[in-house]
Parts: sequence; C-alpha cells; structure tokens
Amino acid sequence: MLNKRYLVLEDGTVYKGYALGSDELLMGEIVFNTSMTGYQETISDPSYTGQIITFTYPLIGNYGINRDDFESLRPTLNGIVVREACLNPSNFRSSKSLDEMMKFYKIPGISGVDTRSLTRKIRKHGVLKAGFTDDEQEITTLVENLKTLPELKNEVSQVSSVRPYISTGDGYKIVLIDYGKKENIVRELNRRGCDVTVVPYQTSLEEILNISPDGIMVSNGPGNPESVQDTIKTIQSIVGKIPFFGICLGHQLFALSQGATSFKMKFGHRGANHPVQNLVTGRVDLTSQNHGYAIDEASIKHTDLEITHIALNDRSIEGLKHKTYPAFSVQYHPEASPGPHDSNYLFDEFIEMIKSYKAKEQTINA
Ligand SMILES: NC(=O)CC[C@H](N)C(=O)O
Repeated sequence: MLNKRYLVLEDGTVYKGYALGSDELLMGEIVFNTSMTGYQETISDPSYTGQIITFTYPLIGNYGINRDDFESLRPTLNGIVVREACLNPSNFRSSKSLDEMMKFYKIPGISGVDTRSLTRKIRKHGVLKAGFTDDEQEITTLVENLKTLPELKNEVSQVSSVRPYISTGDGYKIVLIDYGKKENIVRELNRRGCDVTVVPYQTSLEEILNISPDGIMVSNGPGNPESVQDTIKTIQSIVGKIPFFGICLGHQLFALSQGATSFKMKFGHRGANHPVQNLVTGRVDLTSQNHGYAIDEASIKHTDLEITHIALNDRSIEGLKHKTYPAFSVQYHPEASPGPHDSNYLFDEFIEMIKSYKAKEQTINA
C-alpha cells in the first residue's frame, strides 16, 4: 500500500499523490524538466541543489539506478515529483530503484501528480516555492512557510570540491574551476587526452597559475550567478591570459566578469530538447539545458563580448565569445549527460583554441 502525500505550492495549490523516497520532507523552488530519458543524470546534476524537479515525462524510474550514471557523488536536490514512479525497474545495470535511491540520499518526492497541469501552472506563473507534507492538517502552515522561504543563495559552497584533485591525461593541462561540476565535463576532457585538475571555486588566481594550465574551464553550478561575486575577479584576470571555456554558470560568470548583467528567467530552460542556433555557422543543435538565469542581451553592448548562440524558443543568449581574447562560453550543456551530443564539438574547438594560442605564443617568443 502506498502512503498518501501532498505537494503544496506557495500560491496554495495542493496536489494529492503518493509518498516517494524519503520521509524527511524538504522545501524548494519547483522547476520542470522535459527530458524523456536520463533521469539519473538529471537528479544527480549539482546545479539542481535546493530545487524540486517535476518531470514532464510520465514514467520515471523504469530502468532503475545504476552505479555509473551519476553526475556527482550524491544528489543534492530537495525533491522529485513524478506522474508515475516505477517501483520494479528492469535493466541489467540497475542496482536500486528510484525510491530506494531517494530514501538512501534523503530526497523526498511524490508520485501520482498531474505533472502536466503542474507544468502549465509553472509556465504561467513562473517558478514557485513548493514543499511536501503527509498530514492534511499541516497544509496551511506549509503555505505560510513557503511564502517566506528565502531565494537560493550560495549553494555552490555545498557542492564545489573541498580540495583539488587530478584526473590524469597526457595532453593539455586543464584547470576546471568547480562550482558544482557535472562529471561528464571531466570525462569529455579526459577523452581528448587532457590532464584535468579540478579546483575548488574559491581557489586564488595565484594557485591556479601555479599549476601552469594550458586552458581553464569554469563549470556549471547551482543558484544565482551574482551570489558568487567574490570569485568573478579571478575569472576576469584569467580571461586574456589563458584560453577560457565556460559552461552554464561558468558562462554567466564569464559574462559578468566582462561587465554584462544577468536576470532570473520566468521558468528557465530544463530538458534535453532545446534548439540552439550557432549564429556563426547557422547550424541548429538540439541541446541539453538546465538554467534559471540568463545574460541580459542589452548589457552585452557595453562589453567586448559577441553573441554566438541563441535559443530558438525564446531567442535568449546561449553562447558568447570575447572579441579579442581566446575565451568563449555556452549557457547550455555540450557535455550532455543526459541529452543529445550535437554540441560536443565545442570541446574540440576548445582544444583547437589552445593549440593555436600556443602556436602564436611560440612565434612571439621565437
Ligand atoms: N546548470 C547551471 O550551471 C545553472 C546555472 C545557474 N544556476 C542557473 O540556474 O541559471
């Protein structure tokens, strides 16, 4: 027998369903994700720290949870909402059900929710605060608590690496500044032979330069990009000195470091089917996305940045590059995981950028 549970929104809307995962109930900003596969990678993406995900795909958990597909050591989101949770998964790689994994990591959730109506509500209203309760009598108090729940602030400190570590390779030396990175960024760099040093997000410029990197990457991560202001200066000093590539939060921080500004979107982009156009080649990629903030187009005019990619759904900025320095960034996820690999080529372009920067440096020094 499944126990009943309620999903409550700050505007007083209540969805009745069944308890899923942990009984230690949490609150958070509720966002929707439109991916049709890859729930394990999505759930373990540190950029969702403190948020509650509702999946628009109606059946979640059917191939279970396996040892290898986590994008971080442990999921750090505050809840999962599904239409139907499969409790008896079938896959040779599966070692746990979704429900067991959620109990293990203390992630609460609910199944049996009309996720279609919930998603339409979020699209109309914008993201909302939400929480769970198993007791009908507590709904009114929960609504009050949700109204005063603070905005996400500095979740990066919860998910960035505590100390540096190396994922070895025999190619270019890359420093990956970790704001809550997805593992596949490291894997993609390693696949191209790179020797990757992952460093905590507050690592100083001096410490980074001591590693003598050939290239710098700034990762994805949770929360508002403006909440990590103190680290933007480091990024500012790197741009122009060492080839630079930023992903998602890394893209936002790159833009902020050059004088642009960011804003919170109404309901963001989260899913594996977001069309993005490369304005240089005209090519359209289907991309994996997870962001609630974006860079303000008007603010780009006062910078040395150029818009390279736009979202075809709402024409928001999806990619930037510096007009003179070897530095670029994308708002979406070329590392996919989950999602299409269309924009994987950006890692190759980063390697090429390092190669030509080195060749230029050698000519100057000769
Ligand atoms: N995936 C990310 O890096 C997300 C960046 C930022 N936290 C946002 O929501 O916009």
